[in-house]
Amino acid sequence: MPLHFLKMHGAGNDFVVLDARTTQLNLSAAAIRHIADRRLGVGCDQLVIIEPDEAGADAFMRILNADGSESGACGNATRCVAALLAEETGERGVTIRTISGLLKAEILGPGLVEVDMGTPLLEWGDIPLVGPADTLHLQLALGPVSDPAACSMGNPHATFFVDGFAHLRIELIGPKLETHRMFPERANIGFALIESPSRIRLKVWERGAGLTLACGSGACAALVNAHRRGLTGRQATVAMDGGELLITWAENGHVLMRGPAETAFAGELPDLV
Ligand SMILES: N[C@@H](CCC[C@H](N)C(=O)O)C(=O)O
Repeated sequence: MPLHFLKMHGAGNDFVVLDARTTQLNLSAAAIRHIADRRLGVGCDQLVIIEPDEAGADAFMRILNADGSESGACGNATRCVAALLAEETGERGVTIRTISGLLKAEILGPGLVEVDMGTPLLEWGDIPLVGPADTLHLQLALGPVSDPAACSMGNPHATFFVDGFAHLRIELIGPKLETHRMFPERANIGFALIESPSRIRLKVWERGAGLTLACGSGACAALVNAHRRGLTGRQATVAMDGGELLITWAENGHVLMRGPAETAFAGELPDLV
């Protein structure tokens, strides 16, 4: 049976979205990699599967990286799925469960969504790191980058603060940092340039997907880590190659992420399962 899909993106971070609320889907890692392949398949950074949620959220969202691995968080996909679910229910508020927990989203206008990404985890064991460490200053250096800060936004992130991007060969250092022994579950690696206390330029080498045009959880991690270092206030615009997100680390500890959610096209996959 061909499988209906939507191609969506949030600030250029792109997704193949499948609806498995009425039919169960068991995609192998090889099938996920094939769908995500930009030459042989549809092409995407993540494959997102909407599943029923037994515990009362509007839906469960499964997040699968282009390499077939699973993640607990994807900020940009959460906005996309929230926009889809809100269209169905006609409600502004949407709740979505992931393997990392429950997220609340609110539709602010056409194609504009805010998600409460929950509270960042700052302890080494929660990120996780390989052993006890100061998560504000990791003893990690590679080529021109050093001294990142780490946190979990439901998935592991390390943020390096940089002076510019011209001298960075992210395609070379990204995979080495992602798979560094310090990160037993690998990590998403952000490179953040602080332009002002309320503006960050960010590039993210994503775990399981490589260099993407934007990373929502990476933008949240960059703001959290920048604020912990005293480099920004609690709110900043995070500008990435594919677009901008407004990130707020609220006084109650929750991180709010506001940004676009768009549908590019719809299509059908041949039977790959
Ligand atoms: N694109 C995402 C993050 C997707 C998952 C990540 N690559 C991981 O493995 O944790 C976002 O917008 O947050």
